Amino acid sequence: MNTTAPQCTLFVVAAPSGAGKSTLVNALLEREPAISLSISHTTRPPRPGEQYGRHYYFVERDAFEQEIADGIFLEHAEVHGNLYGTSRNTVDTLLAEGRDVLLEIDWQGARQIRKSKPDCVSVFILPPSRAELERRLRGRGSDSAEVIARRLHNSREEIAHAHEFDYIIVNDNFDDALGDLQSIVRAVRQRSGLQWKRHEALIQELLA
Ligand SMILES: Nc1nc2c(ncn2[C@@H]2O[C@H](COP(=O)(O)OP(=O)(O)O)[C@@H](O)[C@H]2O)c(=O)[nH]1
Ligand SMILES: Nc1ncnc2c1ncn2[C@@H]1O[C@H](COP(=O)(O)OP(=O)(O)O)[C@@H](O)[C@H]1O
Repeated sequence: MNTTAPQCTLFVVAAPSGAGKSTLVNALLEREPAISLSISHTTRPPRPGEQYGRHYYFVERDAFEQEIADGIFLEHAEVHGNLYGTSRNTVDTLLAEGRDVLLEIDWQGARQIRKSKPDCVSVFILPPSRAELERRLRGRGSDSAEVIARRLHNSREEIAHAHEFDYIIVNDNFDDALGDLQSIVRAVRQRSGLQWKRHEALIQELLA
C-alpha cells in the first residue's frame, strides 16, 4: 500500500462556452467547500458584474506575455482570441495546504495539466444539443452577437476533445448534472490511495 499517496486532488473541468460549466462549478463549490477554485489570469475584458480577483485576474496582453516569459503559468492558452492562464504558484500553494483544487480551463490547458499533473481528474461538460447551447449563450446576455457567434463556432473544436477527459457529463437537467459532478468528486475522495492515511487507525484495528 502506498502510504505516501498525495492527499489532494486537482480537478479539471472543461466545456464549450455556454454549456453551463461555471454555473455547475459554483454550485459544486457551495456543496463541497473543501475544494478551492483557481482564479485564472486573462486578457479578456471583464463582463458586467465580473470582479478582479474573484472571477479572473484581468490583465493587459503585454503584461500577460511578460508573465508567460517569467514562467508563472502552470498552463496557458489562447481561447476565443484571448489569453488565459493558471498560476503555478496558486495551485501548488493550495495543494500544499491540503486543499483540493479545481481548474475551469479549455481542452488545450487540460492537455498541458495532464502532462505536468498526471494524477489530475478531468471532467468534460456537454450541452444537450447545439440549439440549447446557442439558447444558453444568448440567454446569458453577457456577450455581443459577434462574440456569441465565435464561441458557437469554436464549440466544435472544444467538443472534439471530449474523449480526452476522464468523465463526461451532459448538462441537460441542472440538478442531475450537478449530482453527477458531485458523485465524481466524492468517488475520487474515496479512492484508497487518498483514504489510507485517514482510515489507517481503523484499518489497523480491524487487522489486529
Ligand atoms: N487554458 C485555459 N483556459 C481557460 C482558463 N480560464 C478560462 N479558460 C477557458 O476559456 C474559455 C472562455 O472562458 P470565459 O471567457 O470565461 O467564457 P465562458 O466559458 O463562456 O464563461 C472557457 O473554455 C474557459 O474554460 C485558464 O486559466 N486556462
Ligand atoms: N442545465 C441548465 N439548464 C438551463 N440553463 C442552464 C443550465 N446550466 C446552465 N444554464 C444557463 O446557461 C447559461 C450559460 O451558463 P454558464 O455557466 O455561464 O456557461 P459556461 O461557464 O460553460 O460558459 C447561464 O445563463 C446559465 O444560467
